[in-house]
Amino acid sequence: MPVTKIASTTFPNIAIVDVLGKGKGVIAKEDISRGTLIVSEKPRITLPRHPSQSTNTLSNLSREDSLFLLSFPCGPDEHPIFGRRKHFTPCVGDDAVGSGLCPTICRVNHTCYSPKGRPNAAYFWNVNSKHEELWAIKEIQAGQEIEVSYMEDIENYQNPLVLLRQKFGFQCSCPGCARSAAEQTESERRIRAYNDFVRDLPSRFGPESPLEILRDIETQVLIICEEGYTGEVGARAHDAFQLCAYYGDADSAKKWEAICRDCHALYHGRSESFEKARRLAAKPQDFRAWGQLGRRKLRGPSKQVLEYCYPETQMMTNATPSGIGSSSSAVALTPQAVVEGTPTIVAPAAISHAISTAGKLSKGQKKNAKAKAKKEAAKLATQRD
Ligand SMILES: C[S@@+](CC[C@H](N)C(=O)[O-])C[C@H]1O[C@@H](n2cnc3c(N)ncnc32)[C@H](O)[C@@H]1O
Repeated sequence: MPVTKIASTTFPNIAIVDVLGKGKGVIAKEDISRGTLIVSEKPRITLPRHPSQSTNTLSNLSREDSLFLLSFPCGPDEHPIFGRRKHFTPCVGDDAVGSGLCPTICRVNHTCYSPKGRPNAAYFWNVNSKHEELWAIKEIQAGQEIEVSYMEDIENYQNPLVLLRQKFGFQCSCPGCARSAAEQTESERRIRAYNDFVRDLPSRFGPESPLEILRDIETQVLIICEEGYTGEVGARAHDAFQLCAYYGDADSAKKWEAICRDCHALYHGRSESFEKARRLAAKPQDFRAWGQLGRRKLRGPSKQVLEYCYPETQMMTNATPSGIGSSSSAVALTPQAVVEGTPTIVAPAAISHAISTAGKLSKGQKKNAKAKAKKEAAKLATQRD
């Protein structure tokens, strides 16, 4: 990634730089662990949700705000002000604010979800603090560009090149878009099948064998992770939790919901959804339809799914999740052992490593490793508070 000029930002571990072919972009100045909150900032300009009101806001910007807006790219055929509306990030889940233009986060460039080019960060609008947040969803190495997907919604999987040109006015050249037409068609087929699976899933609860449904959930989780949509894991783990809860299997339900909880932690820290999942993982009997389909022993996530969700860190060990592509495809979550009983959020690389190697240790060593990891995680949680 050829970089030229460096501009200032108030966040010490990143820099805004000129990136060849993309305008400005954001790079890591130091290694950043998965689950790190990289940036939390108030938008400098916010737009109301309603289009006519947002047009009004844009027409009445102060001189400073206009200059700030004009520092973002715009095509020659686009309106110099309204054409730059695309750079505002949507404040998802907020009825009061529609979208915001942030000094640092809005400099982050796009890469598509794909088996080859995956975002290493994700946006999150924190409704409580009214701050836009940028979370590291993968290990990021010093010097690496920080990239998100502008098309988070998995429904937008078709023709990313056309969509990005229409919505954001650029020709995406990420490794995913550079794949052959045959590879892209195969990915589309798999993602379409996944979307169909998700759509039909609720109607299968009850009429079909729950163990078969769990097997299908696992198959689909692995496929969709291979396609780069690692953010889907939490939602599917929650589906599996619900199924186990319908059958009153507390043990399995807990294990599935722990994955869901850890996904929330990875993508947006200790948010409301994280708390909800944490409570359900601790006490699945609180699920609204607990035991409604009878009592049946099902099962928690398979070893393969767990290895995918809790990999050894890429930077420390370069581990490859068993049989499913390269290590860069791994979803990194907080190891279960670390979070059990604590309201903690993310474990740093060292903790993941300590836990993942615990299987090779004696009983006493395992106990010590867990205690140490728990202590470090609690310390982290306090720091974040
Ligand atoms: C939210 S802004 C990101 C910051 C922007 N690069 C800048 O110079 O301020 C989005 C714009 O960045 C550029 N961009 C983002 N991702 C890109 C990519 N993968 N390839 C080329 N241009 C990209 C496009 O001009 C896009 O409309």
